[in-house]
Amino acid sequence: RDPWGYGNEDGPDAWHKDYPIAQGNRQSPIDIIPEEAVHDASLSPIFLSYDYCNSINIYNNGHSVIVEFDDTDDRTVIRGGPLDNAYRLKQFHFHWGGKGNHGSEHTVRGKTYASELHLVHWNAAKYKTFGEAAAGPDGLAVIAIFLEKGDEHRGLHKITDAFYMVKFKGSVADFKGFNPKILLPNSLVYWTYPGSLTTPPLHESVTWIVLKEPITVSEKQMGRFRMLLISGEEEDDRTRMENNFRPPQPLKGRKVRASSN
Ligand SMILES: COc1ccc(CNS(=O)(=O)c2ccc(S(N)(=O)=O)s2)cc1
Ligand SMILES: [Zn+2]
Repeated sequence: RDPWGYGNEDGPDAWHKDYPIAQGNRQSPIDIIPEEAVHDASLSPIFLSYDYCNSINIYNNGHSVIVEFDDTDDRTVIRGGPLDNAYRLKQFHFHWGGKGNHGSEHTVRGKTYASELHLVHWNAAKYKTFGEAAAGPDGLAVIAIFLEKGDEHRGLHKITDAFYMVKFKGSVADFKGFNPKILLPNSLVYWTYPGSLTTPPLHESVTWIVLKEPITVSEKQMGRFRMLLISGEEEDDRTRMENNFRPPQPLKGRKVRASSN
């Protein structure tokens, strides 16, 4: 398969050539219009059981920077909300822009944020492996958290301080003991809708849970994201990793539901 990316030739508008599902009926991200979201009182709060959470490593796959977790048991799960059972945390990663306040994938009435954090969970109660879950209609649940430009976020420091170890595509480093609970905003009020992975293979397997309240990130911290490269160490070019976001996709009649707490 042709390598995909976010450039002019290999970017989101070209992905459908290798991944026809890109033009499917439940693609992500979307523009969320709060007034049109259906307020569903039956939507329970989401519960994050992240207490025994332990990160393993941090790596640069040339598209984003990813922190991976041990998902061999149910120690780190989310449940409740739109989910029928517990989903295990597999990894989290980010999408961000260049200068300014664009860079998020989901938008709210057209408003973009400087970055968006995705906490990727899979339905281990129903699927044997992550790969199988990623291809199933109810296989994944991703919590999206907006990062708004503002004061620096103390919880993010540990992550941005580790970026020098994974500057190049394909680099990986130990990153143990990080608990993403410290990246959560005060409120877990959310929007939820059925969607897809926002990068190839674009599987339509994601129940999206988008938190309404953003966390803040400073310009200095965003600068650390933009020192990451999409190029490998052995390559001559040094291309910065930035603007790694897919634009909003057609809603195609989907309902976005809003939680009350
Ligand atoms: C079976 O082969 C596979 C299965 C799954 C993947 C994608 N990898 S992944 O699931 O971590 C994600 C990609 C994009 C994500 S986003 N931005 O929507 O949160 S999550 C690759 C190969
Ligand atoms: Zn993502």
